[in-house]
Amino acid sequence: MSKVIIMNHPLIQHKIGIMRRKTTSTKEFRDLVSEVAMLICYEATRELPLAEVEIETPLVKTIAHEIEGKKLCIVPILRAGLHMADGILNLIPNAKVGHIGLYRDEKTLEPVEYFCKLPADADEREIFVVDPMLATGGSADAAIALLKKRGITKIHFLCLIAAPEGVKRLTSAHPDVDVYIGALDERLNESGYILPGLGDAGDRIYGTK
Ligand SMILES: O=P(O)(O)OC[C@H]1O[C@H](OP(=O)(O)OP(=O)(O)O)[C@H](O)[C@@H]1O
Ligand SMILES: O=c1cc[nH]c(=O)[nH]1
Ligand SMILES: [Mg+2]
Repeated sequence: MSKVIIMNHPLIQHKIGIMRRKTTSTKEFRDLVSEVAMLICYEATRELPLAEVEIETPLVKTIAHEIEGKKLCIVPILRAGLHMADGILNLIPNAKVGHIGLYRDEKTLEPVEYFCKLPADADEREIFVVDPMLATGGSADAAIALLKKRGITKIHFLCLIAAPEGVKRLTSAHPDVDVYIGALDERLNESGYILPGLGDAGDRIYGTK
């Protein structure tokens, strides 16, 4: 069974509240995507294994703990996931990055794949798939299915806003994947947009509408 973690944290709620406003500028929106991604990453990395290393402080030798950063990989779903990945890289600069290009067909709402480039050793890494929006769940489901086809088994999914419909689809299709959500919204509208949501995340990040 998937763990579904909804981030009930005042900082996250505050920042997502600003993102939802239609008057928020592209620059401010983009900065907030990256900030909220970092805050969610804090929770999503809680159980990462640590390695012991011997170090010297100015006073004595001691054992410190290090994240095995080389074993991690962030996988943004293009386009909108890119800026979440940038934020997370501030926290885990040694992680590798894979890219999966998917867009939602406007009529069928089904994802269409157009790009996939992963590190050669991705199947040995713990993977953090990131996308701001989990709407029908079609894109996240397809991206994770693609990773599993490549032999990847340790997968987490991080999003800023989710609809209940998407959470249901994702957790049913991939019960082995834990899901971290900034805010769980009410529902989808007839065009597959999340309500109240924040509109089209890609367009708001890149100013394309
Ligand atoms: O859960 P779903 O119903 O699949 O919808 C969510 C997807 O829609 C958005 O991407 P979009 O297709 O707009 O592509 P873009 O990032 O290039 O704008 C979003 O970033 C997700 O990838
Ligand atoms: O509300 C939504 C749904 C899908 N994709 C978005 O960017 N926003
Ligand atoms: Mg979009």
